[in-house]
Amino acid sequence: MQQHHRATQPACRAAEVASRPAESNPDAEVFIRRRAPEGLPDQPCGAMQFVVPQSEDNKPRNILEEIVWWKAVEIARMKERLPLARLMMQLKAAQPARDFIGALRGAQARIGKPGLIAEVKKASPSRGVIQPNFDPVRIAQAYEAGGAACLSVLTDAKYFQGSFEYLQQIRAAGVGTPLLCKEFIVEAYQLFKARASGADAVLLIAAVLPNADLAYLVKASAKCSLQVLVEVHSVAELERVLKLELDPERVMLGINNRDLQTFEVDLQNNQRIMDSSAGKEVQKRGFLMAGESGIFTPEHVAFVQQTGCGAILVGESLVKEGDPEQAVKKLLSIA
Ligand SMILES: O=C(O)c1ccccc1NCC(=O)[C@H](O)[C@H](O)COP(=O)(O)O
Repeated sequence: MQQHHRATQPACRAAEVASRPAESNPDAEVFIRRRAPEGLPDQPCGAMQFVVPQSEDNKPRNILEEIVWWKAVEIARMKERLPLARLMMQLKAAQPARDFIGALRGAQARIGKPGLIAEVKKASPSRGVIQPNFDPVRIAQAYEAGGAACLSVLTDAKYFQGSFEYLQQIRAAGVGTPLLCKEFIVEAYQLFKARASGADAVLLIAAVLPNADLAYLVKASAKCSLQVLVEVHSVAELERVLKLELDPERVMLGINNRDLQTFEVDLQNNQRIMDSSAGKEVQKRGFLMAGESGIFTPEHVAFVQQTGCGAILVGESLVKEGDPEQAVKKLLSIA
């Protein structure tokens, strides 16, 4: 049976604006559409499953859209397993959050190099499986022993083979460095899940979230004691984010040098953004800036540092090494 279907979820105006194709919508703040405009192709109905025919426009245009569209399904399933009321009880019982931004600033002051956020990452859409012998706790302990100031833990299951349980396991094993929940956050439920699992900070991606949503999620993060890393990939995104009243004590900014739509990595992007007037404004306002993705060598670290970044976020080059502790020391040139 064929059936026409429209998205039934109510959407705030910002999300509606964002879901229209950017080329016909000059107001759009983000190019990424948050949901399939005509709804999902698979419509479950009891034991049966109906497949709704799709127009080209109803398919994800890139991996970031694909990931974000899948989040709607994933979050709905999470809520079935753990309703919000129960999650809020877990949240109340969570250990106090640690100072993620403070730890990075402290490390930068101590070692004279950008504070390192080392990423616990098994796989990625661009690289496939990066570390087949993946033990999140062992890797986290090694990163900490090597001198990482903070850790980033991928929690996305489908595209990165991550898990919220890794946050819990790393915390339970006594790792002391603050933890970033590396997730594609589109709803407050995910923030609560991150905090209840032991995260101290969350990632919010400007390419996915228009300013109204960013403002709301930053506020909701503060309510549950989470600090925030707002990630941009372009000068335009940074200019937009700067229109928000963000507190540099609770929010840091990151420049992702990987284009999440094409996977292309370009460290020059870091320089371009930091050299722009928005980049200079960010530094004037006292935000801690992180350079992210494609950092493999001490020379890359030095390059990102001279652009004005006080932190770096590094995954692949550390996690693929058999000895992640040595890999951290080598990257930071610690004897
Ligand atoms: O890494 C990917 O393939 C990817 C694809 C789509 C969305 C996000 C993606 N990565 C997230 C990241 O930005 C990186 O995990 C992080 O910056 C570390 O990058 P790297 O050091 O290059 O592993």
